[in-house]
Amino acid sequence: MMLTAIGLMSGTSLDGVDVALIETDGKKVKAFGPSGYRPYTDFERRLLLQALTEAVHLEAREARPGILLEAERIVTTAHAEAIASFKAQNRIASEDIDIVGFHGQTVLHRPAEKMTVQIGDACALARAIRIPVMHDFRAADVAAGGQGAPLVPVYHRALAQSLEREGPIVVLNIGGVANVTYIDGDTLIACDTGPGNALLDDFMNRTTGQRFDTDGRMAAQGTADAAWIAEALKDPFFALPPPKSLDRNDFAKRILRNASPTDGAATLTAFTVSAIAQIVPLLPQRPKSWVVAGGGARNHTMMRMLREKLQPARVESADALGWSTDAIEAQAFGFLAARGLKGLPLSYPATTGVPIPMTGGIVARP
Ligand SMILES: Nc1ncnc2c1ncn2[C@@H]1O[C@H](COP(=O)(O)OP(=O)(O)OP(=O)(O)O)[C@@H](O)[C@H]1O
Ligand SMILES: CC(=O)N[C@H]1[C@@H]2OC[C@@H](O2)[C@@H](O)[C@@H]1O[C@H](C)C(=O)O
Repeated sequence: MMLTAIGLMSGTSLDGVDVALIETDGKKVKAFGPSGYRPYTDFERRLLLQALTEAVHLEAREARPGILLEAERIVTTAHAEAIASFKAQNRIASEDIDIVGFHGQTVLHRPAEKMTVQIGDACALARAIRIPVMHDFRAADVAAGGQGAPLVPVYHRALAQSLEREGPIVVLNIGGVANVTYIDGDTLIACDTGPGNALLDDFMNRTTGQRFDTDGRMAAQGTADAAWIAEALKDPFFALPPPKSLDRNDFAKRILRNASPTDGAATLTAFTVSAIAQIVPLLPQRPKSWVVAGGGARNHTMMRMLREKLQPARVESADALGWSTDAIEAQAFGFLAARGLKGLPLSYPATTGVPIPMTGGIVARP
């Protein structure tokens, strides 16, 4: 049975809430619907960043001490607003939607300690929007011993089914953290690769007050510090085979000091790209085609560096293939909600390290 699902994603970049509608049976995508975006205000973003810092001390995943309670309220309200304006703009009624896939905001991710925490009150959201809301997508996987991330690979696989590109294909998502899905026939392998835009965003914010390096213009004018990158790549994470996952702030301690904005941006952009390239020798075969999604696909310098580093493979942005660079993760959580409703696996041993294929998600009803 086909379902009409709305997916909601608030990613590690903390930039805002992505919304997307998708029609799917959880296996194939019948149609993409419209997409939308509700940015966080500067106040909300600062509060969420603070919540991430405080979440480091969390001992129970349900606990919301200190600022985490306020952060959760902000996340829930922002998502309710995102849905309300999305419905109004696209003339969609609550009754038209079978399920909403609500990822929430990750504030802590430590799968080795069986801890992954996404804040956002699904029951309050379901009541506000009058639609059933699936949430807590990562919990079952982590409880069973998996990484709990990345979860988008099953969606990447569905999209790649109709893609006419030479395999193996890798779908690369560059959000706050970067992650890859390797697809070759029936083989599906996935993992996080290292930093995406988060280190670069934090650096830009600190040195220029800008939220990110728009189109990669700053990095284009600078020179990357090869010695700093070589040192950073010694982190044992990069030699680990997939599956593996990261917390947004796992690399935050790698602070670039005394670098000009241009050289610093060039260095951190090149670090993200080099970290992505480290995955190639850990895959069964060299990928022939790369599809790049997430905000990083809008960074021209990052895309240029990726093409140089991954040649002779073909490197294209998701937009160029008719997929959506910006909405792909929100679509994925709509798709995952449909899979969760049908009891289909969200993750596999080779995507998150879970011992057996694992479904997930919990439904909150209005
Ligand atoms: N025009 C642009 N030029 C350069 N970078 C951009 C541009 N637009 C967005 N970005 C980068 O993309 C980031 C947002 O990416 P995205 O929306 O994929 O993140 P996310 O949803 O938080 O991701 P994830 O959950 O995968 O970590 C911004 O913080 C910024 O670094
Ligand atoms: C714990 C968590 O929220 N992880 C995110 C994060 O952002 C990118 C990368 O790290 C990925 O592993 C994951 O998000 C995507 C949507 C996923 O689960 O596939």
